[in-house]
Amino acid sequence: MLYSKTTPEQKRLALCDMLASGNIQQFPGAFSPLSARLIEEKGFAGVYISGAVLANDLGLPDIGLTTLTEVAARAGQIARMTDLPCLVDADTGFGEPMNVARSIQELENAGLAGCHIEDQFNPKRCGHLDGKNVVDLDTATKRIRAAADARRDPNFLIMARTDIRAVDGLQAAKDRAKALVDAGADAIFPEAMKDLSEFLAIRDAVDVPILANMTEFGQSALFSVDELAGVGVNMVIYPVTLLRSAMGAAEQTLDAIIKTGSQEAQVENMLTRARLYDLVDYEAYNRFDTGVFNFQIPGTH
Ligand SMILES: C[C@](O)(C(=O)O)[C@H](CC(=O)O)C(=O)O
Ligand SMILES: [Mg+2]
Repeated sequence: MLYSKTTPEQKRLALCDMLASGNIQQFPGAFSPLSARLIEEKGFAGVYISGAVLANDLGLPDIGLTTLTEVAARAGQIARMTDLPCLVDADTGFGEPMNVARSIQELENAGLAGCHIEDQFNPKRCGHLDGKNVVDLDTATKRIRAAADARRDPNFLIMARTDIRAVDGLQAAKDRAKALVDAGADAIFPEAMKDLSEFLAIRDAVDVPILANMTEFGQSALFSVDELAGVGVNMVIYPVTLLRSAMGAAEQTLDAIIKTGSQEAQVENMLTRARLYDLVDYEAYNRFDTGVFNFQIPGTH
């Protein structure tokens, strides 16, 4: 009932433990607090909160238009509804190193378990599109150092994302990943890897956990969790997958209503009323109410 009783500190510790376990962890992207509940119910290890989803859900492209306030608020709404650790996409950290420092503290306050900060120029782009660019090494490492120094909970995960592969090649990605770890990154997100051997190359370059981004319609093929585990990936995200699925289903339903004049044929694909009530824990609220109001005064009935 209401919000998760697992504290942010406990969630951060859980994230550290799962990354240290050596087993690959799957983090689907939640597009809402309710979808985070579904992710948790299915038994996933954690929840990813995508910058692309956050922006797209507001009807905006993912080009750095969303603000720290918007991201922290939405990510906080999602994080408080699940016992799972949530990793949020903090884009370029929302400004200069000092802004990055503040971003980290705001994300800690919002109950996140960790975030990733990328080395793209502003305005940023989706990491799987052409035309993106990266900042120089000095700027990239300053962002990460500022982030690592700003956190108050040492278990808040600072993940450094590098987009340099698509700009300067794999060797540059390896070099940058090492430098970002030296600057204080707890984990590395090598963006837009072309194949499994590239993940392996990053794996060999650093000895912190690495993340694979299995976004659809991007630069990487959609490798299975076992394939990724086989090259030493520690965490895999499916950032936009649920939003794409939900919007795909919504489009089909709208088309069906237009075509047939009713949603009837689509009902079998919908979450039932009972399942929806399950996810919001309706029963627990009922019990709570009964406990408060259903009493008898002695001597009466
Ligand atoms: C992971 C990502 O940063 C995101 O915001 O979810 C995006 C995903 C996407 O646009 O498909 C990315 O830049 O890869
Ligand atoms: Mg993003």
